[in-house]
Amino acid sequence: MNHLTDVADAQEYEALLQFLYMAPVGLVQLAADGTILMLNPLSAQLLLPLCPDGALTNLFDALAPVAPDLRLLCQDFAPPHGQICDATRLYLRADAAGNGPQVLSLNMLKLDPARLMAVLSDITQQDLRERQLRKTDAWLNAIMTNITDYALVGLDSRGCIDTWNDSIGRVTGFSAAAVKGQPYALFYPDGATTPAQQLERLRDADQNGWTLDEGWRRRADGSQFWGSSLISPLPGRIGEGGVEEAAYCMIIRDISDKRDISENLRQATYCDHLTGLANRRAFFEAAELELARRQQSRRPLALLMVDADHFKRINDAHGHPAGDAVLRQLAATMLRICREVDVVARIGGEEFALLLPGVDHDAALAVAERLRAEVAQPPAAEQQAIPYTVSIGVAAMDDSVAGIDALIKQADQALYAAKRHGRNQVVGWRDMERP
Ligand SMILES: Nc1nc2c(ncn2[C@@H]2O[C@H](COP(=O)(O)OP(=O)(O)OP(=O)(O)O)[C@@H](O)[C@H]2O)c(=O)[nH]1
Repeated sequence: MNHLTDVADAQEYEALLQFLYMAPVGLVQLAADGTILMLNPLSAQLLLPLCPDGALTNLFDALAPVAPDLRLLCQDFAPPHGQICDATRLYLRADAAGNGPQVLSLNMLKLDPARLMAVLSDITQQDLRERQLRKTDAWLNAIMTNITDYALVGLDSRGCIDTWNDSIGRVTGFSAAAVKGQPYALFYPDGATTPAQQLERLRDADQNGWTLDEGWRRRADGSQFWGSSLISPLPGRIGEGGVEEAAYCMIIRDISDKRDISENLRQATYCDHLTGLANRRAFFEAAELELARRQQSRRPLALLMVDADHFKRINDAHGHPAGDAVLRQLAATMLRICREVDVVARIGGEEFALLLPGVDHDAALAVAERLRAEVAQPPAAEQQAIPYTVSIGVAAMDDSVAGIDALIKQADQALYAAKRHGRNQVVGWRDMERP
């Protein structure tokens, strides 16, 4: 019987040794005075930097340089057993090359009045990450409290503002109560962006890691500044019902200065000098961008080609400068009728193109008709000396249209039909008679 008990004890002891050997933490069993009774290989490895001569007989002595109070702490621990300390950090001296463990976590347990157990783990990397995070936090805090031209905005998965900080107040003048829960379009002038575009930008940020746009931004008092808005996704977080929700960080920057410098260059590259509208190049770049967006969202897109009627006669009758004034006035009328998101461009002498995102063929016909009517019979405030009319061709993007050139061709055909049928009218490519 005794023999059997001995065998069981031996097996249990063997299992304990196995466990000590395999344990992913350093385990040291010691007497109440610190004498080491048993330790596993990992603890020997972790404690090595503290015992350059390799002598490891007393844990309190070994840890004295980094935990001078440990001996006292253990001696003063009155209960017969229990936890003496939990996750105490021990900062070891790293060797010159910075190799080996540099930060240990120590848990000290009292097993009984005569025996203690130390549990050691190498938390060098964790400590490093925590210090980096604290540093980043300090940087961010410094940035957020000192910058005057950046607003840092937290957005939820729908693009609504869910955090407010001082920088938002400083840059935009909005209070927390005014912004929380509002779509981020709050910072854009009325009509400068649509809900569909806002969602598209979030998807863009999801796919590409970030998305950036420049344009007019709005302050709480209604004044505007030229700003850039960068949106980038934040790591997922758990929302209601345990569902992972997307969230975004938006950085609005007041770049009025930068705009002043680059505006001349931009004007020269993208603006039509006579009317101030987008030029041909700007139109094609914007159109390609809109087509790429449409590929993702399948939202409608319409094009109006607008041409002044018998414009040569105006030039001939009133002179070239008067003709120029008519073109400028036509540009102003188009801008008045269009939304901020529309692209209004002069793509030829007296030929203009209007790209209307989110607008289908029927709605585009209505916009075109309104423009035609306002040119033919301007409101009293817009009356001008030389009466004139325009013809307009309308086309809308669908899956049968190969690209922007094909769309322009359709709108052009509709425009020529309008000219053929007597001018001062609107023709939609979808409705026109084709051979
Ligand atoms: N004043 C002015 N005229 C321009 C400008 N660019 C082109 N034109 C004139 O626009 C006129 C266009 O004439 P046409 O292409 O024959 O067309 P139209 O007289 O408008 O006749 P329809 O388009 O058939 O109704 C020409 O006389 C050009 O000189 C410009 O920047 N300023």
